[in-house]
Amino acid sequence: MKKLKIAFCGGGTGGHYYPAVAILHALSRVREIELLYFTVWGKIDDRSVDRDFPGVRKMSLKLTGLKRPLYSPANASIFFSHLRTERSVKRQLAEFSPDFLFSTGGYVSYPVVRAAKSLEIPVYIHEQNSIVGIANKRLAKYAKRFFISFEESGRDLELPKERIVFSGNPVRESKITRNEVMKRFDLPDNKPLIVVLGGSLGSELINRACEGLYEEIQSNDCELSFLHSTGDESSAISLRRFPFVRAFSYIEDLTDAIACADLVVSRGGATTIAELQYFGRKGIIIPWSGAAENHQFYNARSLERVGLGYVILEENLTSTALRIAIKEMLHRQISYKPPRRPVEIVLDNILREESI
Ligand SMILES: CC(=O)N[C@H]1[C@@H](OP(=O)(O)OP(=O)(O)OC[C@H]2O[C@@H](n3ccc(=O)[nH]c3=O)[C@H](O)[C@@H]2O)O[C@H](CO)[C@@H](O)[C@@H]1O
Repeated sequence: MKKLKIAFCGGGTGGHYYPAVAILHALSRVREIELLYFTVWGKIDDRSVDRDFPGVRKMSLKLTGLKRPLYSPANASIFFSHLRTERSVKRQLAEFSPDFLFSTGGYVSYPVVRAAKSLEIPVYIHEQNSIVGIANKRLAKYAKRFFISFEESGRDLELPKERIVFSGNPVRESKITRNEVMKRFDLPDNKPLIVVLGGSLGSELINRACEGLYEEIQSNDCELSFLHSTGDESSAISLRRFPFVRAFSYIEDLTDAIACADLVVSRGGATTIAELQYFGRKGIIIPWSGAAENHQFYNARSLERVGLGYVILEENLTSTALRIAIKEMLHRQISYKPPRRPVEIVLDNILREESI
């Protein structure tokens, strides 16, 4: 079978990068691939892509996202830097000549998708959130297929129906068992495991509320174990004083722990929500109110609708609110059927469409 040459972009945060990782891992299990990845300089995709895909050809782009409100004067220079970037991306793409470009969004996607389109390279786009982001909305017209993670997101797009595919959000597979996870983090395997995170960047608000909760819990007879990703080293060091908490500034392959957690406490980032749905795990979600068009709130509500979610708004987040939610969620019985594998839907569509 022919070796595939593919270009990818999508990053700046884990929420954009990890769906790309899930698709690429699945694709490389069935086909030999040669990969060109456009990363955001210094961000998670830029730091991780060499480790995740040895031999990748990486092009780091020095970019910033547009400021809100969009008419802010600072956006003029950002706009021109995107145009300059688009020219250099075009040279790279022309030389590499991929079979297709896949974008999982974030501001890096704007110059990359436009450059690909101008070279008539087939473009595929994936949107993780329930509300389609501004870059993806503008780029949608260039996409041969536009994959969405929530059925209702199709309403935001002015595209013929056949170009919109409801796939769900591709999730990285978990590679180890619960016992191995408990061993890896030196946690007792006879207590419920609660995983705490604040998206890929951490959340000070969640860290503070959890610290209050940990203080209230009697450390000696605590019947729970917590694995906490804080987003910064000093919070992690401070939380390590609690014997029932394992705290780290960042945890690679967190899906291994999410897949076997009894409960997850998190922001409403689309990719964490997708991981909870995929593995059928319950979550207490505190949506970040600063997210564009409040999309984290709508992501969180979708988890609540299938019975897996308990939403606490930022203004109501206290250690007491958390304690009540944890008690309720640990006891909640749910019958839930995980969705069909999103990654397969994405790959089936592309491979069929490109006949490759
Ligand atoms: C601040 C910001 O721009 N947030 C956006 C970003 O979310 P952000 O990247 O913050 O959060 P998401 O929940 O979407 O994704 C986080 C990902 O990081 C992983 N993880 C996290 C912590 C850790 O220690 N290890 C680890 O592997 C999680 O398992 C998950 O795969 O992209 C999402 C998807 O477009 C959006 O919904 C969010 O609004």
